[in-house]
Amino acid sequence: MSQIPQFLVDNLFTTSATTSRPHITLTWAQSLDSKIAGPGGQRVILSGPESMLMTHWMRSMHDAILIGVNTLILDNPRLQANLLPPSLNLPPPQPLILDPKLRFPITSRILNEWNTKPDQRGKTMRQPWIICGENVPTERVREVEGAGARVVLVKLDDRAHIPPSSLPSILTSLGLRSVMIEGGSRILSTFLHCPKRDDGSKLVNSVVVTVAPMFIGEGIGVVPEGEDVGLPALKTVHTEKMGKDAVMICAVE
Ligand SMILES: NC(=O)c1ccc[n+]([C@@H]2O[C@H](COP(=O)([O-])OP(=O)(O)OC[C@H]3O[C@@H](n4cnc5c(N)ncnc54)[C@H](O)[C@@H]3O)[C@@H](O)[C@H]2O)c1
Ligand SMILES: Nc1nc(=O)c(N)c(NC[C@H](O)[C@H](O)[C@H](O)COP(=O)(O)O)[nH]1
Repeated sequence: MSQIPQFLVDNLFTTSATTSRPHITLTWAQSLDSKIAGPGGQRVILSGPESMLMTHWMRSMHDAILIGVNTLILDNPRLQANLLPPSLNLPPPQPLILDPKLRFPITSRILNEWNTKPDQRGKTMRQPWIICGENVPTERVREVEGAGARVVLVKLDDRAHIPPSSLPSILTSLGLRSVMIEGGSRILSTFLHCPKRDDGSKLVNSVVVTVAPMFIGEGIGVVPEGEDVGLPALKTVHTEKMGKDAVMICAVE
């Protein structure tokens, strides 16, 4: 697959085509028993080579990739589109971490690679941007910025979370027109449970799910236990078989 999958081109951004508001895609890979990771959050490779490559194409189609700080801590991901041919010179997506208390480990791979591969800056990677609460102590902000990341301070909600409804305006203020939210479970849950943006429009434009034909058993669910009520209705826009996996693109009703 040396070219962007046509079904993504045809179906991903159609759900926001008539608006200039930032496009929000929620995406994850799950087992048949609706798990996204193993016991204790252990990473499980669910996607086969074809759907993993598709995920990297999807990363390159968005201005930014967003994850929660637990996923950063547990998976230590790279958040790049490194499976795509470098000869395409595609602009790398902007990594965003939702991290209310600024727990961001300065030893993380995304920051280490940013610091140790200056020749790749802007080519395959961008500086990690960490979105945290405006009440985080200044010394801690200085420490993380001194280590090389950018810290963006925002107002938290009454649960001390970054309010999902305010993400679009945060994106706009950062010059980002689209985001692919990759998880984990808590982040997926709060975005699925929040129907509207601060301006009253629909929050999530597309949901893209890779379903792998396997069972995990004990593990981390798509949403945390007890949060599987009040989830929105989805409408299937497209289903594609990719290797052993099925990929569904849905719109939130
Ligand atoms: N299979 C997949 O596609 C996939 C993708 C990503 C992560 N994962 C798995 O998910 C697990 C981590 O999930 P998790 O739920 O523990 O953590 P998470 O990655 O969802 O991060 C949760 C943290 O994000 C912060 N946060 C900021 N704003 C928030 C908001 N509005 N709502 C909720 N939290 C907010 C809080 O500090 C919270 O503790 C890991 O095991 C990882 O392997 C799987
Ligand atoms: N599409 C997908 N299939 C999987 O089987 C799986 N486990 C994840 N999990 C997403 C999670 O965010 C991981 O942390 C990144 O997939 C790490 O990959 P990178 O180093 O960023 O390329 N995502």
